[in-house]
Amino acid sequence: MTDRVKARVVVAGALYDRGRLLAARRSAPPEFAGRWELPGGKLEPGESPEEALVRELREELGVEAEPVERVPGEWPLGPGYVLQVWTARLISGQPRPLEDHDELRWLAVDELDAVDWLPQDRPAVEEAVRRLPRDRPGSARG
Ligand SMILES: Nc1nc2c([nH]c(=O)n2[C@H]2C[C@H](O)[C@@H](COP(=O)(O)OP(=O)(O)OP(=O)(O)O)O2)c(=O)[nH]1
Repeated sequence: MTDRVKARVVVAGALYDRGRLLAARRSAPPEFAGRWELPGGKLEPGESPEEALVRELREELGVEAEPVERVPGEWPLGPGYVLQVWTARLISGQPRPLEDHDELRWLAVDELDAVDWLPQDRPAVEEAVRRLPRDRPGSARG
């Protein structure tokens, strides 16, 4: 195995709050616009995936979040890229679609099919949801 052929990583967050998962609708590029994904983005040089995730969630959503657990697996995207997912806990702020997205939705586990996910995200979302804490809505504050 050689690093020269290693795919570059796109890191995405399964951000949860009170048993719900945050889904984000892409506004660009045209081939992805209108489809839903887990917020995140590409690693910058020298960044760990966790650092990239914290930065992307801050830039895209205006929130502070903490990576909790790597979701096992890796999902191929376009040529040369793979998607890795971390569950992430919201620490502060209310997510807003500041960059790359035009709508956000908090989905309960039984609402996951309500949005049109990017196809490559579906298996990642399924795997991530198994790892979310099963708080009941209203069982935690803040
Ligand atoms: N963020 C994110 N990107 C995904 C997901 N699924 C998926 O196929 N992608 C694709 C879309 C993009 O081609 C690529 C991520 O690029 P991005 O545009 O979000 O990354 P970025 O914020 O670092 O932006 P840039 O440097 O390209 O401007 O991965 C996903 O769940 N989250």
